[in-house]
Amino acid sequence: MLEHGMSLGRTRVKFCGLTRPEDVDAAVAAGADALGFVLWSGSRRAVDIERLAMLSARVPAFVTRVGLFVDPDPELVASAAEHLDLLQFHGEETPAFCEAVGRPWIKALRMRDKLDLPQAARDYHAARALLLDAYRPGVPGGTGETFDWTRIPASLAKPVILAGGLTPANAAEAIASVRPFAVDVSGGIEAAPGVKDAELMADFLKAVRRADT
Ligand SMILES: O=C(O)c1ccccc1N[C@@H]1O[C@H](COP(=O)(O)O)[C@@H](O)[C@H]1O
Repeated sequence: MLEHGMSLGRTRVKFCGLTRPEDVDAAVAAGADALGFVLWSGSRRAVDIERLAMLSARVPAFVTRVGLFVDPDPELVASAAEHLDLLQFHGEETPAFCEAVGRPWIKALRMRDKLDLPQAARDYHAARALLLDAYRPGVPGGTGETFDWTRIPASLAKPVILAGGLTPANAAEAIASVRPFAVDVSGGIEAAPGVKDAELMADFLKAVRRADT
């Protein structure tokens, strides 16, 4: 099984918080590997099931459709799941909750001071990857803030998706420092919350490709 620290072909890229069909098209055209849709109503990037269905239908084969949830009602997950390939749990969901859903999932962990990453990797052993995000009390994610990347161990029992405050300007440095399996960005490719900027998306992908070569 792939672990953090193994040699990787290239850094995968997830763009998150898409709400508009033109942004989905631009993200796919730019070369994103995965697109994220926020199904948490507290977000300024939230989409409902109807909008998710419309956006998801535009995504071609081999681009992963990811649904982002924060401590969701299982009924919401069940109704969204038919439009998704992967679930991203971004709240305080337990391993038992994530596993009970019965679909491929990743777990977001906010890098609070006392977080024990090797232990979390053991606890969430059934996750397809761990997504590491900045910690701001009272905010579940999407803060636009970075964290201290040196806190990520060189090897970990799960693939790492690096998130939190990434932009076209710092993506290459982040990749050189962490060598993650993937990077995830939302605010750093936006003109406004939920409104992506095609040029920033293309610039972000270029920065990642540069870092990989
Ligand atoms: O984007 C949101 O509104 C959001 C809300 C609740 C949890 C997570 C959220 N976004 C995710 O947070 C990280 C980092 O985002 P950013 O690049 O710092 O803006 C990323 O996974 C977003 O998808």
